Amino acid sequence: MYAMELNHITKGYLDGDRENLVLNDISLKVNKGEFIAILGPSGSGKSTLLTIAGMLLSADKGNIIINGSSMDEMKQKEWTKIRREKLGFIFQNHQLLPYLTAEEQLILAADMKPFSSKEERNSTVDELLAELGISSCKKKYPKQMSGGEKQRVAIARAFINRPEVILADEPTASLDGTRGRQIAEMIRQEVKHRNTAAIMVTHDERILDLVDRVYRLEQGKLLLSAL
Ligand SMILES: Nc1ncnc2c1ncn2[C@@H]1O[C@H](COP(=O)(O)OP(=O)(O)OP(=O)(O)O)[C@@H](O)[C@H]1O
Repeated sequence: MYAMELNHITKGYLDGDRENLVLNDISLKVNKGEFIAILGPSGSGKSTLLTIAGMLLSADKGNIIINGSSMDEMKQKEWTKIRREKLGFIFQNHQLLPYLTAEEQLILAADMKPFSSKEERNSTVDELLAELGISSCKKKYPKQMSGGEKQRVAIARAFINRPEVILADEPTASLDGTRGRQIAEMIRQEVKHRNTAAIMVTHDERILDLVDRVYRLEQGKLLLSAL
């Protein structure tokens, strides 16, 4: 069973009186523990595809299956619950809450899909902070952390709710080459360690050796690219 299947996703936007078909019958299957990248020129529809996969926008046609459950049957009302329980998001700019410490950011996300006990939750918070090399940031607020540290907290936060799929929108874009690479390495490490699928939109060609498959989105079509 795939962690996520996108089947025949089609999406257009009205541009004056004509339709701009951004995604034209796109299908993609991602296994558990697989890290894939989607590249493409500006305006090719990468964000649109990720937003649809993240159940933040509906497609005109097509279906999403997450770990065997078809999203076709879900009412839009249930989407928030699915997002909280099955998906994890990493954005270009960490998007941490300024008034919460690293630990509190993780606890807030964890409580959206509760653990069986507080002890288990707290030990998972500590484990993720340690795996990502930011245990020293546990009691720090975002303004006390470096850009790379904030992005690591954002990765920990995305994984804490034990999602089926991680969706990452240009997670390395605001970092220099070395830090950007570290961030991609850490996403890969967690994807493999936790057997989670991840789809990353990126412009950063320097990190493509860290992913399992690369796709290019061009003129509405998703093409598998040689690594
Ligand atoms: N809400 C909207 N209404 C109308 N057109 C839109 C809307 N959102 C996106 N578009 C158009 O759809 C196309 C794809 O946009 P999208 O943001 O998905 O591209 P992208 O590949 O992520 O671009 P970038 O790399 O620059 O972020 C663009 O032509 C854009 O202008």
